Amino acid sequence: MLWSVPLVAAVTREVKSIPSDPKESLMDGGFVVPDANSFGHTFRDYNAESERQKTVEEFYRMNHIHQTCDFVKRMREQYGKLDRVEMSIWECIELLNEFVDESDPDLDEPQIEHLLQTAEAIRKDYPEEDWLHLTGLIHDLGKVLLHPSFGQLPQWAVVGDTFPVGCAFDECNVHHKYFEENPDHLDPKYNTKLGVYSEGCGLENVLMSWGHDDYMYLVAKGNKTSLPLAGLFIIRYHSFYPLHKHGAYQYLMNEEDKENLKWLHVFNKYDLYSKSKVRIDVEKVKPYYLSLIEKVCMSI
Ligand SMILES: O[C@H]1[C@H](O)[C@@H](O)[C@H](O)[C@@H](O)[C@H]1O
Ligand SMILES: [Fe+2]
Ligand SMILES: [Fe+2]
Repeated sequence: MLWSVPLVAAVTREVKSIPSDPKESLMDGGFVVPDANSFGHTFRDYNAESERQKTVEEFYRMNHIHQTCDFVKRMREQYGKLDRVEMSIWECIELLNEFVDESDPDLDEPQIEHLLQTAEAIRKDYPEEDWLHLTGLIHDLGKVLLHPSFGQLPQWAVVGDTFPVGCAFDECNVHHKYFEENPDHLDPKYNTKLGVYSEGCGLENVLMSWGHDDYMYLVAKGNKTSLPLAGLFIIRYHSFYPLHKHGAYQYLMNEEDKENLKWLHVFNKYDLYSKSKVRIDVEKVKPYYLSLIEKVCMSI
């Protein structure tokens, strides 16, 4: 194996607010969704010719070939042990400074910018929902898997959109054609609409392609986080664009998933559209986030 068994130990204690339904309208109209990303293209345009296009496409080629049911099971088992490194949340955030996400057509800034841009945009519109600010701050922290301390996994095993394995790959997945080379694609156990699952089984029972979402979820859960369930759901499925953007795979959801999806839709707006070249003054906002981490988290 290329990587060693990592671990992170995390997280949280009391979180005050238990979310109900997201509010429908925001006081000042809220966050304005920009028309174009930093490169002048619409967001998530995977075919637009840009300096990032080739890197991103090659990323998805590797991702789609290698993310199989067996691979995911192996990763969940290894990384679920949480038995290697112990680090504070802020240390992890700083660790991400050196990485640029190869799957992302909209951002080539270091990840720390993205985490703070997301959290700050949420905080402005939802000042009371501190659990959601924290969720914004940590949602991509699982990308520490790229770092040697956490096993230095290749990008295709850490970032990018996620999708269920163990059933047919839906066509709305980005660069879908590369699944043709995925061994599961030819396996009759796995290549039907339901595959190994049953209608309405709940996402909890579905194996998702391995990456930073599921890893961070395992970390938070393994550390008995007190983040509300909606926060955990956001962390775990924020890259599942086929579902939350395109409505694919809905037949795998149960009632609880449908409730949680409402908050994921809110979150996604900030996660995606806050990506910009406008830098956050890290030192200025750091005290707020440190106090939040102190209040709701211990260490990752
Ligand atoms: O390129 C992006 C990036 O890796 C994000 O962190 C992930 O959540 C998205 O789903 C993906 O498309
Ligand atoms: Fe992400
Ligand atoms: Fe993100």
